[in-house]
Amino acid sequence: MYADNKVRRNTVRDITKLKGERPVVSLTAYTAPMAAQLDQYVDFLLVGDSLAMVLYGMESTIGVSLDTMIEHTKAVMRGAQKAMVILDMPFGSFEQSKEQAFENASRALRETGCAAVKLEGGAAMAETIQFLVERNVPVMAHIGLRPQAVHVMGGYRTQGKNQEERAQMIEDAFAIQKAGAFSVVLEGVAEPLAAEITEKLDITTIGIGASPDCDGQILVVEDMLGYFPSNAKFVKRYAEVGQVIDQAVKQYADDVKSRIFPAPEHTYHAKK
Ligand SMILES: Nc1nc(=O)c2c([nH]1)NC[C@@H]1CN(c3ccc(C(=O)N[C@@H](CCC(=O)O)C(=O)O)cc3)CN21
Ligand SMILES: CC(C)C(=O)C(=O)O
Ligand SMILES: [Mg+2]
Repeated sequence: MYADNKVRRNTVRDITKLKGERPVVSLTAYTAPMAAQLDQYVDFLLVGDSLAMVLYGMESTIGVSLDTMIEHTKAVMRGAQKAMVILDMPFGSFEQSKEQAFENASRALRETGCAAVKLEGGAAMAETIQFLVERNVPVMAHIGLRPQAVHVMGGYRTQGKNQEERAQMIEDAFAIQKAGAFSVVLEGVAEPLAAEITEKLDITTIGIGASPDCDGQILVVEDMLGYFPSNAKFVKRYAEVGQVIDQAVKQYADDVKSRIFPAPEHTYHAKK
C-alpha cells in the first residue's frame, strides 16, 4: 500500500483468467524459505495438509490442526511476495456445518492474510462452499482422490475407473461450480475424465495425477524434489535432494571425526 517497491501478489482473478490462456503452475509450500524460492515460478502456492505427512511424519493427513495450518500459512505468506497463497482446510475444521466452516475459514484468512481456502469434497460440500463464497471467502474445492477420506476409501485409490465413479465426479464438479468455487483440484483421476470435466466446466481445474488436460498442475514440492519417499505414479522426481543432503551430512560426519572441520577459516582468533 505504501512502498513503491512492493511486488503485487496474484489474486483469485489472476488465476481464473488463465483458463484457456496457459496452464496454471502451482506447488505446495509449508515454510518461508521454500515459499521464497518457489515464488518466481508459480502462480499460486498451496499450504497443503500433506504437511502432516511430509513435515510431521504422520501416517495420514487426518491429524493436523487448523492452528498448525495457520502457522505454516503465515510462514509461506512471509516468504512469497508474488504467488497467491491458499490454505488447505484440515480434517474436522469445516465438515460439521457451514457455520463451522465459515468460522474457521474466516479465521484462516484473517490471521494469515492468504486469499483463499481449499476444502475436500464435492456435492456434499456444495452448501458449505456457497455459504463461504456468499460471505467473501474464495474456495478451491478438491474431488477425486480425497486423502482426508482415506479411512472410508481404505487407502489412496485412483478414482474414475468405473462408470459409477465417473458419474459421481461429474456431478460433484458441477455442484462445486454452481456453489461458486473458483477452482477445483482433481486428484488421482483416470483418463480421460479430467479432460471432460475441464472442458465442461468454466472454473479452473488443477490436476495432480489427473492427466495433462487440466487447466493447471500441482505437486507436493518435496515429492518432485526427491525429498519425500512417495511411490505415487503421478510424481516426477525433478531432483534428488535427499541424496544431496545425505552426501553433505556424511562428509560433515567424516570431517568432524578426522578434525578436518572446523578448518582455520571457520575458527575465531584472539588479537595478537
Ligand atoms: N508427500 C505427499 N504427496 C502427496 O501427493 C500427498 C501426500 N503427501 N499426502 C496426502 C496425499 C496422499 N496422496 C497419495 C498417496 C499415495 C498415492 C498412491 O500411492 N497411489 C497409487 C494408486 C493406486 C490405485 O490407484 O489403486 C499409485 O500407484 O500412484 C496417491 C496419493 C496424495 N497426497
Ligand atoms: C496435493 C494437494 C492438492 C493437497 O491437497 C495437499 O498437499 O495437501
Ligand atoms: Mg490436502
